[in-house]
Amino acid sequence: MTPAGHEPRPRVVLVGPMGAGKTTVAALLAQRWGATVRDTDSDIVTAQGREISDIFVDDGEAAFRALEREAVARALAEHDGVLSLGGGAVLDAGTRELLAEHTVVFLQVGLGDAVKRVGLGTSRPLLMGNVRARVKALLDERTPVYASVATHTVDTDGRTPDEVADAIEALLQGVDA
Ligand SMILES: Nc1ncnc2c1ncn2[C@@H]1O[C@H](COP(=O)(O)OP(=O)(O)OP(=O)(O)O)[C@@H](O)[C@H]1O
Ligand SMILES: O=C(O)C1=C[C@@H](O)[C@@H](O)[C@H](O)C1
Ligand SMILES: [Mg+2]
Repeated sequence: MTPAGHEPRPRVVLVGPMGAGKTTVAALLAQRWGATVRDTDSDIVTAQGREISDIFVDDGEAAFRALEREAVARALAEHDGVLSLGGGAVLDAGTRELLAEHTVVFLQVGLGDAVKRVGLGTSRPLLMGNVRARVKALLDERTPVYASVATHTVDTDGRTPDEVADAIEALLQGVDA
């Protein structure tokens, strides 16, 4: 519940690369806390009535990023539960500014675990081609960006989603989120 007189704000926002487990861990935390969960990728898919891979193919990445910018701003303004962002949401400078007011946990994942988790599916358009090389390039480019918006960082390598959720709870103890 949002306290009377306060704007809604997510208790925690999860950022990090594809395969870090943002969507999975957000759902677990929300369940533990009796809170609602929201995911900006899902918001976009629902609003558009098509998959992210189709938006990339039909309209291009720039169009997806514009939808994502709006989806993140709306979720940050409306949602008072747990919020997970798409892996590339932090590339937008305006989004990074909005995140500065929030509790943001960066879920870190190394190359090996990320590749294992994302597999070879076609639902992540930026990983088409050589998955391992694409994941490595994205991790190299974006790790500093995730770190720059994070108030907390959790390493997910070799941890189950439940263990990651435990680590987040331990980190946030005492944080008025
Ligand atoms: N800690 C973990 N250990 C093992 N597998 C995991 C872990 N976290 C998530 N997974 C699995 O990895 C896959 C990707 O997880 P998830 O979709 O939550 O990642 P994400 O960070 O939301 O990625 P995206 O940026 O593409 O939305 C899923 O199949 C999920 O079950
Ligand atoms: O890291 C990225 O750029 C992406 C991550 C996914 O969550 C989706 O938002 C989309 O596949 C792009
Ligand atoms: Mg996700």
